Amino acid sequence: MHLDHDRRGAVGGSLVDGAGLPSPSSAAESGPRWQSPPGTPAGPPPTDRALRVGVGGPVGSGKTALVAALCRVLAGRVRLAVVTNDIYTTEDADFLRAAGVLDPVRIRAVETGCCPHTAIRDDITANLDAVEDLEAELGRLDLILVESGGDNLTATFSYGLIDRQIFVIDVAGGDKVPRKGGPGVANSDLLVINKTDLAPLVGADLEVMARDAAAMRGERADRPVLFTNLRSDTGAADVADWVLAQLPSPAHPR
Ligand SMILES: Nc1nc2c(ncn2[C@@H]2O[C@H](COP(=O)(O)OP(=O)(O)OP(=O)(O)O)[C@@H](O)[C@H]2O)c(=O)[nH]1
Repeated sequence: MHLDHDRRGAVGGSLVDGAGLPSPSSAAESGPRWQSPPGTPAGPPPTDRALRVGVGGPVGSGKTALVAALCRVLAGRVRLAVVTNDIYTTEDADFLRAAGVLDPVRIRAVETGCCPHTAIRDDITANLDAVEDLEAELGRLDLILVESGGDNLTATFSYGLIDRQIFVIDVAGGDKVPRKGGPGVANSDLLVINKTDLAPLVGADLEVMARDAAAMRGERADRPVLFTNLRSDTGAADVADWVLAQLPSPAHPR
C-alpha cells in the first residue's frame, strides 16, 4: 500500500488492507507496552443516554479541527452537543461557536484550571456536570463530543466520563510519534493521524506511521487508525462514519 500525502486510510480496520505495509520498525518490534489486555475494549453503547465520545491528544494536533469537522458532518444527522476543555480560557468553545458549526447552546466550555488530563481522568466532575447539564437542558441527545485540552501522549479519558475515545496525533512532530506509544496511541478506540498535508514539509513517512501505529495497536479491526488532513476535510467523513457506527441504533433526526 502506498499512502500519498493527501490520502487518508485506515490500518487495523476495514478501510485499508495493511498487508502490504513494510514490516514493523525495531522500536515497534519490541512490542507495545500499552496495549489493552484482552477483554478491556469499550463496552456496549448506552441506550438510556447519549453516547459520549472523548477527543484527546497532544497540544495543537487538531482536536478542535476534528470536532468542528464532525459537527459539520453530524449536526444534521444526530442530536449532538459538545463539551470543550481549556485550562484558563474558553478558546475552543469560542472557536466552534464562531465557526458556526453547531447551535451555540449545544456547546459548553469547561475551564479546567489544571492539567488537562486531570479533568478527563482523575477528577471528571466538571466534565460530567457539563455533560449532564447539556442533557438536562437540551433533552434527549444521541451524541456528546468531549474535547480534552491539549496534553501529551499519556493523557487518556476515564471511561467513567466517556464511552469511546478518539486520540488525535499529527504528522508535524515527525513519523516517530506512533512508535513512541503511550495509552492514547495504543489503546484509544480510534487513532487519528492528522495533518497529512504537512508530511512532505517535515519529511514524515506516512507508511512508517501506519505501520508503527498498527504494531502498537495490535491491528485490531475494532480499533482502526484513520489519516486526516483537516485543512481540506480529507478523511473527516470516515471519522464521522466511525462515530456513527458506535451509536446503539440508527441515528434519530434532530
Ligand atoms: N496544515 C494543517 N493544519 C491543521 C490541520 N488540522 C488543524 N490544523 C491547524 O493546526 C492548529 C491547531 O489545530 P487545533 O484544532 O486548534 O488543535 P487542538 O489539538 O485543538 O489544539 P489545543 O486545543 O491547543 O491542544 C490550527 O492552526 C489548525 O488550523 C491539518 O490537517 N493540516
